[in-house]
Amino acid sequence: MATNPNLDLSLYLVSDSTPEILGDKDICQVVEQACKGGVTIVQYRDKHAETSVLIKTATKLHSITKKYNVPLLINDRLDVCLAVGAEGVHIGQDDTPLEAVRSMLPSNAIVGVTASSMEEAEAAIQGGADYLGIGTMFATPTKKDTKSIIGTRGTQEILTRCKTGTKHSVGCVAIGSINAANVQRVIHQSTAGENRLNGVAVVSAIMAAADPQGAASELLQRVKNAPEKFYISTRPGSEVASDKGMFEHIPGIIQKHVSSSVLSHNMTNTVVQNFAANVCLATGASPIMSMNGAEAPDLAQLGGGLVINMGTITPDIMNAYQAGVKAYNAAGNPVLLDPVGGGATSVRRQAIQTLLKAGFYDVIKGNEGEIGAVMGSANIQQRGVDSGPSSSSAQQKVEMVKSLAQKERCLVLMTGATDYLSDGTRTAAISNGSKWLGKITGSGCALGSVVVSYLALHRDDKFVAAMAGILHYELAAERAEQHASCRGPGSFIPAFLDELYLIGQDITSVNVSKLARVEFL
Ligand SMILES: Cc1ncc(COP(=O)(O)OP(=O)(O)O)c(N)n1
Ligand SMILES: Cc1ncsc1CCOP(=O)(O)O
Repeated sequence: MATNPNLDLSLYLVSDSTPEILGDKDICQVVEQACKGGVTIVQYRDKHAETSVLIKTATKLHSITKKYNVPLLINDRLDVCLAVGAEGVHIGQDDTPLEAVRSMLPSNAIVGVTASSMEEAEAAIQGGADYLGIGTMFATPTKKDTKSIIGTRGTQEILTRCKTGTKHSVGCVAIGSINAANVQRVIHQSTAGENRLNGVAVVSAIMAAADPQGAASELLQRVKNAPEKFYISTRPGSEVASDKGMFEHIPGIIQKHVSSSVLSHNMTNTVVQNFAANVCLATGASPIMSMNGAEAPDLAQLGGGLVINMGTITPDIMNAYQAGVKAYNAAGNPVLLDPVGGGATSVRRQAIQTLLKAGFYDVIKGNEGEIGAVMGSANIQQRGVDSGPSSSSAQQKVEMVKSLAQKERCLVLMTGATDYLSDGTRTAAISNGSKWLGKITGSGCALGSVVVSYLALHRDDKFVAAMAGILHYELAAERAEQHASCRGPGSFIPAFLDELYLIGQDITSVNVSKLARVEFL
């Protein structure tokens, strides 16, 4: 329940009449169309017009919003709000202080405050704000003087620690480069436990749209359906398999995978392409090694999954990767991010940030150094793409995967002699595999290609899907190691490819629960 019971923040239109955004359209017509499309609250924001123009335009806008029972707020300008009798104002940190605004407006006026940090959020809540405009979410050309870009992690932190969001009386919206393509993952990734954003605020996604009514209606639908699309791990309504119980399902999932030809789309490094493609084929998936972002939208429609592997990144490849994740997010198909060498150079650290901003990853997979780099640990210096000797205890690794899974609201897989898999709620240590996997290049990358095709195939529970893929891979490695012909890394590879295929053929006779060395933590 919001402080103001009539406040519906689901879709907040911040109108803007600058020609770069509005084009040659008329602001009043666009706002009317947006109201028809379902916006639930409108703000009039004009940073340049004279007071007389502001009052004239706000009066016209108010006569429109009233028809649709949608509140109109004025950005920054208390005087304009009072002159036109609008429902309230939105103020930033450098505007008239909240206390003064409250004392000058009628008691039922709606007052929103911008907050970029927990301190600002707390002060606004204490000061009696009706809602918070949290941001800036992502950099946007609409507001170049923004103080801080906080992303979904910063927003989640505010929702975790401050009394704002759907669980509290002071609601909040996120603002900054939010559009139909990213709105669902923005809401999903900002969510803190049961506490979510009440909605989102947009400027260009509606004001610059050729069809503002259609744009508003699509955005509203996506806001309302957000939890269904980007479920953290288990699809709503499906049984949550926990602990050992999940091994009952795994042979059936592997059997299904073997005969599926499910697409494993690899935007991967040049070193492992051939090996990863052979691994995919041996497990029953259909690999495509396409680095071309332009064909990602078509490939994303085919029901498979995408691996984004940073092993040999260049500026061109980074563009392709961003196109790839956007296309798969839009199609609702899984994406795995493998931030290879993420802690080795500043270019790679920056690349991780760019890729995290570009979209949602169902799985983030990497060795200890790479997972540390994604978490933003400043003290991680990888030597090349290898993790190097581990400095963390098993318990610290568990904390790392769990905390990153909670922050990014996805699965995290930290690979090593023991793999750690977490969805933020369930965490497992998997000690299967073979020492030879650590002696051949690309074994970690190829595991990513397998995990993503399992996620594409088994949609009910991502954690179980990933576990099935990992066990398929690692039990095959154990069997390969037993081959009389396997005498080292070179002879391990053909034996491993054979076993990836053969274990799939007779999986029903494999006692997975007995062979799995998995500890749930
Ligand atoms: C809903 C919403 N949230 C944040 C802002 C930003 O307001 P402010 O910090 O005052 O910056 P300007 O909009 O004045 O540039 C907003 N307008 N609306
Ligand atoms: C007013 C404002 N405050 C933070 S970002 C922003 C502009 C958002 O515009 P857009 O939705 O076009 O990115």
